[in-house]
Amino acid sequence: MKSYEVNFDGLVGPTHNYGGLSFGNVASQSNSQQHSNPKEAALQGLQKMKALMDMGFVQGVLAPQERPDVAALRSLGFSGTDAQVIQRAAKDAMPLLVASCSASSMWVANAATVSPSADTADGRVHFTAANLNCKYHRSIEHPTTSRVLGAMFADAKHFAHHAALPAVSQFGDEGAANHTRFCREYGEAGVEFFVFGRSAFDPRYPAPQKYPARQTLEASQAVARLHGLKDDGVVYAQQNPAVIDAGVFHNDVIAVGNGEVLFYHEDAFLNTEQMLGELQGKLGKLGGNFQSVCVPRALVSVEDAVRSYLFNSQLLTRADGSMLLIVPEECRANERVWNYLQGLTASGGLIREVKVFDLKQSMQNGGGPACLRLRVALNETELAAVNPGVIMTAPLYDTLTQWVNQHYRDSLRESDLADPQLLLECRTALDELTQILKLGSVYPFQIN
Ligand SMILES: N=C(N)NCCC[C@H](NC(=O)CCC(=O)O)C(=O)O
Repeated sequence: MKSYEVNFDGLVGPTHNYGGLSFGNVASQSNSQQHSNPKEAALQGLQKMKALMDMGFVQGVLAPQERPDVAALRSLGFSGTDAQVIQRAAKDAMPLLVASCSASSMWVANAATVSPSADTADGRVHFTAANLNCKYHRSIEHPTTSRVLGAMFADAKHFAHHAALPAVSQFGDEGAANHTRFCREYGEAGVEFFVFGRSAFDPRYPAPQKYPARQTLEASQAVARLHGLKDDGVVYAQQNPAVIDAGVFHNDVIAVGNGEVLFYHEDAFLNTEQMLGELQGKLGKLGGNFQSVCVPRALVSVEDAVRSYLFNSQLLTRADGSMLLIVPEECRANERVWNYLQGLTASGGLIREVKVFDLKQSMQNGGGPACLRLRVALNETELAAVNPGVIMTAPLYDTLTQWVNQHYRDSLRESDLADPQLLLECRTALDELTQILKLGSVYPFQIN
């Protein structure tokens, strides 16, 4: 049976702003308080989705969340009408209002971890929503994420959904940003590669000193258990704590994998040789031929990797089996990275082509091409069971572009977040969106 890797991209929400909310994420910290352009951000994301669809890839779309999250503010003690809740938060606790307004759900690589049916004990596709426990503004995403994923992948015969792990840092889980899967064909059993930043319960593992390690080993192990993965089909590896301290807050900022290939930076992992051997051995047992492409620090430093987001690229398999790398403009702007990429595609290896996208609005908050997508490997039957409303088509692209142009502002500053009108605009837009994407009622304002 035919199988596909479907990329579901996060649609940027109407409150996209630069809140400086993510300690350890260099771009978020350095662009704090800049004015944002939500309309441009959403259109840049849609253009990437359309381009991938036009190249022949199956592309999906994942809806944004209701922001400001008035219910979250209420749970922190702000009361009154919705407008009063927002105004009281603005007056007494602006950072909490900013956090409750973040459009961070756009980075859907952090929405969930997904295991395809070929890997799981019950033969269903498994999803575990990520608790995103490390940052308050992200920790409030998972209840709506679960409802949206449930509306997209509703058929219990094919899809199994798990609630987020316990909401404590010991089970800090950032979803697919720290998870890659290696396989021969998307529909065949593969090796799931979980990368963690620290262990919560075993002090023998080192940890970063400056910035938080968001993903724990114990969270990754829990997800693998929930999904019913076999030991033979799982490899765990630790991120190099030094690169976390250099701004690599998720593994997808320093490595990306697809098919049988891992593309990674020399400094990305601890115990790299042992890890590569294990990947080779386990994929080999499944009949696969694991290959790795290491980018040496002498050619691209960790700092250049963090600045350009070279590894936050999408590595995609084309119809002829060769691979294509989708990178952000920032890679072209960095001479060393761009030279490296020219050499890579000219070398006659598997990665033959590089395509560049302007995702500046998202990049300024630390979100590149790979952050914006959640990969779901599906066979033909499973793809047919996905809610068709969320699969990108030319008419859907046109409708969503019009929808963005109609509802989104082209400038947003921190002071605008206190405007209760923004909440109404967001709800009006999202109510229409759930009809466009045929999601039913998924937002707090629709179900309470
Ligand atoms: N690498 C992946 N997969 N995802 C990128 C997530 C970026 C996100 N930025 C933010 O949440 C910044 C929000 C702000 O500062 O306004 C984060 O740090 O969690």
